[in-house]
Amino acid sequence: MASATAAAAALGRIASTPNLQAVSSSSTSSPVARLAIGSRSWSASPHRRLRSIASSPLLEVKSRFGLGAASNLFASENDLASAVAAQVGGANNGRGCRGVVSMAKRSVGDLKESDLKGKKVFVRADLNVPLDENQNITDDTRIRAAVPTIKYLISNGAKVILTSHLGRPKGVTPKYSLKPLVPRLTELLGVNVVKADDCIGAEVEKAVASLPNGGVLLLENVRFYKEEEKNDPEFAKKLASIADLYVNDAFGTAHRAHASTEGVTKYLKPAVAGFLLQKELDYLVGAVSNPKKPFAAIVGGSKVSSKIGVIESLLEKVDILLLGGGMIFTFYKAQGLKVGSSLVEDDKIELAKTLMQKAKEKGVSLLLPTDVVIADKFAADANSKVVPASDIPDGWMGLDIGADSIKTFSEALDTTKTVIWNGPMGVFEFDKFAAGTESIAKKLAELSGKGVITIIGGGDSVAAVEKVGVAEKMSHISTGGGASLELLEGKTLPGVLALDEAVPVTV
Ligand SMILES: Nc1ncnc2c1ncn2[C@@H]1O[C@H](COP(=O)(O)OP(=O)(O)OP(=O)(O)O)[C@@H](O)[C@H]1O
Ligand SMILES: O=C(O)[C@H](O)COP(=O)(O)O
Repeated sequence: MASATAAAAALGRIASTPNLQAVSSSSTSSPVARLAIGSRSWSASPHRRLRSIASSPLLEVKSRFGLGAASNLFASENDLASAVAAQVGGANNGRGCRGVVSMAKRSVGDLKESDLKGKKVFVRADLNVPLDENQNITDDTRIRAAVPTIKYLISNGAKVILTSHLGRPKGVTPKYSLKPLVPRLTELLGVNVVKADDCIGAEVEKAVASLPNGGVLLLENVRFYKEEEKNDPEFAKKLASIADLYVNDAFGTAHRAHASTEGVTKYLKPAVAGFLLQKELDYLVGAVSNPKKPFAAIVGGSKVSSKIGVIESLLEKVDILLLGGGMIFTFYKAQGLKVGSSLVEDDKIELAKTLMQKAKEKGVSLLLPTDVVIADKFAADANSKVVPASDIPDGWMGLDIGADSIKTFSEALDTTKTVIWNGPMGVFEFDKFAAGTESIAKKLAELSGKGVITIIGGGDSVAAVEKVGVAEKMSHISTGGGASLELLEGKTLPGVLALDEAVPVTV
């Protein structure tokens, strides 16, 4: 939770940055960052230069990182810079200022009181938080992360119509109602959040009509309508009909082309990015595309198959790749080692070989754990012991990386300036097999304190970092699971592409 507070504070500062879209007209020989930006977002550009690169999915932008208090982003040409770069000098979160890059999307920070006062703003957030069996929120990170944008809007006199999904309901499902979120939202925002029982229709229209300036209306789970996930244009039109403009701050859902993330942008203008969305892009696209080197990635989790895209994409960028989690056994088997009853994807053995070969060709130092903690069953109370990776007996399964591997990984990480982590090193849900994951979390916290940029890519690694209590030390903790993976794979996110382009400002 402390991490979310820090993030919120940082975002709050971004919110108060007077000119988020200011760009430098200087040129520099700094390294080149590659921002994945789809052609669609460029097609309406007034700049001839931009139109000429519209067909390229990748746009090169020169940038530099971590250069102290006034880290800037410089583009190779002034007109290009005007459209794609953002200087976010106020984004110092107290752990050392980091240079950040924004996709060329218009920001909510561009909208001033004159644009917002009395306006009905449709805000899509990702409030998909975990609830226990008693409907208590067990992790409010995503709610906290949505606060800076909403606060900015209400402090500028807007009427906020807040929308989200929760879970994957099939039709109206009471346990997926957004109602349990109201008290926490009210507390965090400091205004009385009103809840509607639907997300479209007469009742919602009435609630919107009685919303005061600075008021917040939370709509019911937008996925109670199947039309949401189908991106049904009529449904999107209905959602849009109650508002004047659109803010997308739902980074966690930006990889979904749904009615409330993509469809509504066709009917609401301006359609701009919220502060959370921007910050996620700044780190996951900016810092990863143009890292301070040496740059290391730690990839874990259960399966190779779910991380192929990420590993392939990161192999193009990193100097060091550390692998852990259940996927390592497929790599061991590819090397001809015995893996006992460990998790293996036999159909990915050839792929593992290819990835190891590719790492070699690219000069990437790919490190696999040299020892593993094995168990006689997949259970919290299993018998366990540590063995060399080459010596896993039959009937035993590897559930964590061993102490030697932790040491080797830590030493490799000591040489880095940027680290991105996605996926746990072992079955950290069982205490007996949590040491690898927790040691990596602590190591990254220590490195953050020494100025290394540390980015945690969402999902279980975030849970591990929270569990160890070091979340607030990290440079960036993503609120997106699937969305952060897709970004790391170099994919473009439909929820981002659909937003208005940044308005060029030359300084
Ligand atoms: N050696 C192992 N054997 C089996 N399962 C493992 C092993 N190591 C880690 N896991 C499991 O992998 C799971 C996480 O894998 P996953 O691929 O979902 O990672 P993630 O990317 O962090 O999660 P998400 O997809 O939610 O972002 C954890 O539940 C963990 O218990
Ligand atoms: O939790 C998430 O990753 C997001 O809220 C998206 O949810 P989804 O995978 O159900 O679309």
